[in-house]
Amino acid sequence: MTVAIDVQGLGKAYGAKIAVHPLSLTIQQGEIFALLGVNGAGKTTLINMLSCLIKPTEGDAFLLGNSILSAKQKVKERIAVLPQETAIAPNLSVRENLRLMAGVHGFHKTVAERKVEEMLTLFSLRPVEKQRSKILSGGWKRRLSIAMALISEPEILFLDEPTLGLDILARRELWTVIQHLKGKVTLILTTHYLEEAEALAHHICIMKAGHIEALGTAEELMQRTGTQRFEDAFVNIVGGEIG
Ligand SMILES: Nc1ncnc2c1ncn2[C@@H]1O[C@H](COP(=O)(O)OP(=O)(O)OP(=O)(O)O)[C@@H](O)[C@H]1O
Repeated sequence: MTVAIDVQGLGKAYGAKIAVHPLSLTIQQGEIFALLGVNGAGKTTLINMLSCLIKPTEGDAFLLGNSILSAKQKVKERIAVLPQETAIAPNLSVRENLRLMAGVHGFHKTVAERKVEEMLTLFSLRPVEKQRSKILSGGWKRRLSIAMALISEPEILFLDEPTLGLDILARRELWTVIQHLKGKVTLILTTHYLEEAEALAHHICIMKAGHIEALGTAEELMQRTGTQRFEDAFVNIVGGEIG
């Protein structure tokens, strides 16, 4: 197995407030890694540091061997971030949005068209390809934004709460999309839905107050806490507070 992300004593403080205490972990290439925790646990801060959006105050992290401090540009070229707010142009169609994104990444017209076709197929977007994006449902929008994030062929993709606000059917459909990416791209996702982490992730990291409280497979975390259900393991680990 090859390491995709190697976090070494990475921490972030805002003055006296420590958002993330120095922590270390490794994430293997091609795995789905879930970050769980109650509100304010430090998940977004950690993701933002790894994706070079904010600067750490301690430590370093290496993404595909590149430091987020000294090789920021190289890191940025190999990752993509799906923010909670999407980057979809509302008046453009699904196809046009994909084409636009391919243009942003500087692909030549023929390559861009091939990529658009690939994404339409991979994400089963053909039924809605001509629709204006603003009239798409939340689930389709989220699916399109993942396709847009993947058009640059990133090796690491960060998904911050990818299914937030979606109904159960749309969420399940998106799970299928995410499952198809297993092994092809390293995926780091934050979520508040425990069943989502359990269903999708190889490894789950549970954070609390800026610390890693537990890290392992869902099975391991249940075994460790002597529980039968992942939800009980989570409650046991974070001490009864659910965010
Ligand atoms: N710019 C900032 N200035 C000061 N404190 C901050 C700043 N950003 C985050 N924090 C604090 O750092 C802590 C971690 O926040 P973070 O957003 O990373 O948590 P989270 O686990 O992503 O929470 P949520 O699930 O609510 O998104 C919180 O206590 C938050 O108030």
